[in-house]
Amino acid sequence: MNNKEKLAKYKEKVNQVIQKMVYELFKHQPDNYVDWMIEYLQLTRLSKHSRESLIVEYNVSSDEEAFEEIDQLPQPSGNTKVFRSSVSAEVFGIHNKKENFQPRVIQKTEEQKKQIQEKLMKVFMFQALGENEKKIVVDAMEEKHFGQNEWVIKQGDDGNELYIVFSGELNCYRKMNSQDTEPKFLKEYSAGDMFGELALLYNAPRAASIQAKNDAVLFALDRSTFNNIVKDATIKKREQYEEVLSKVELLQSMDAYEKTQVCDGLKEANYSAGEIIIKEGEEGDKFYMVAEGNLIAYREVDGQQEEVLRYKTGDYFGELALIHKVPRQATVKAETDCNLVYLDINSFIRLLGPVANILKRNAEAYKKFIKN
Ligand SMILES: Nc1ncnc2c1ncn2[C@@H]1O[C@@H]2COP(=O)(O)O[C@H]2[C@H]1O
Repeated sequence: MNNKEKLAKYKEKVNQVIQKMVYELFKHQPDNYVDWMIEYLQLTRLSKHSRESLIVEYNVSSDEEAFEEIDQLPQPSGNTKVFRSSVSAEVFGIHNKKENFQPRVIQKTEEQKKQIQEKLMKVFMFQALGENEKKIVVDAMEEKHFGQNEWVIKQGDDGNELYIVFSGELNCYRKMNSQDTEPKFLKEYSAGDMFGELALLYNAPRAASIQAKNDAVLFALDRSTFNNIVKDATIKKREQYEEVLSKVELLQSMDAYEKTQVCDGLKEANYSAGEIIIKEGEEGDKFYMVAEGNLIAYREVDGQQEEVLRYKTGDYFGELALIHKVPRQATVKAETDCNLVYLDINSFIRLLGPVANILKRNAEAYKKFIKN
């Protein structure tokens, strides 16, 4: 490569970085933009997640689209506050420093601790914690009460806590883009649900608003404990499975947030070529997606194995038994070494609600396989 070509290559690379930085700069509109840019460049390693939160915020699906939207963004004014982050410190990780971590301990009765622990174990993020880590999290939780119609979280605000619902119901609303005057209702939360994690995970402003429908009791976990105990593992898991899920066509109608919830609930299983994953006639309690590999489904017909389907990367199987509450309708065997991810039945029901109709419609296609 001659010098001219080298220069062109560098220009191209630098332009990409600068374009992204200018977009972020426009979004955050810091007072001291030089300091902000220095910090941005130092921390571009974190930018995957910053960009992810940006995508959630503007509801666009890729960086390219985000850049196209620059022209359409509202001009800076007071009323854009909802869609702006407050200060660069919040965005670029100053809150994430791990040194000198002193977990807070909020006094509780043994009964309270037990109740928090029970709820905690329903939240995917906390399920893999060791006993000691669980104890730290339970100790750090603070009970908070909200009256009917009271706002727990307001979209656009800074956030320093996530919440687990102990009792009561809450509604989640979100302005999908900056032009919206009215927020859209997204979902209801009840006992055992968790919300408010995004601001802590991605150091972003609150992405939605949450209001108590009736009197609600919540347990709040502070940013520092979250950062030290749960954050890294959660980000790693989301990063690891994001790509796998992007290949599963079934999930493409889910929004970005719903997919992150699926990531949190996934478990991984590896099989060698020839191994059986599910057996015809057995009870089913898992739904599988193929991260990598090829598999064959076959049925026993008059003592002979009859091939019914083949699966490859991005395909899924195991849903029939869960949807129709029938025994496994076929045996599925790994044809090559396989890397699978799966949801257990409870997670399947909880998380795949948004694609239930697609699952059912697709399942119709092989209704002929279902006995009885
Ligand atoms: N579609 C969604 N996009 C963003 N946040 C959502 C969505 N649905 C639920 N939420 C929750 O609403 C919370 C608002 O505060 P956070 O942004 O900290 O975390 C957010 C999520 O826990």
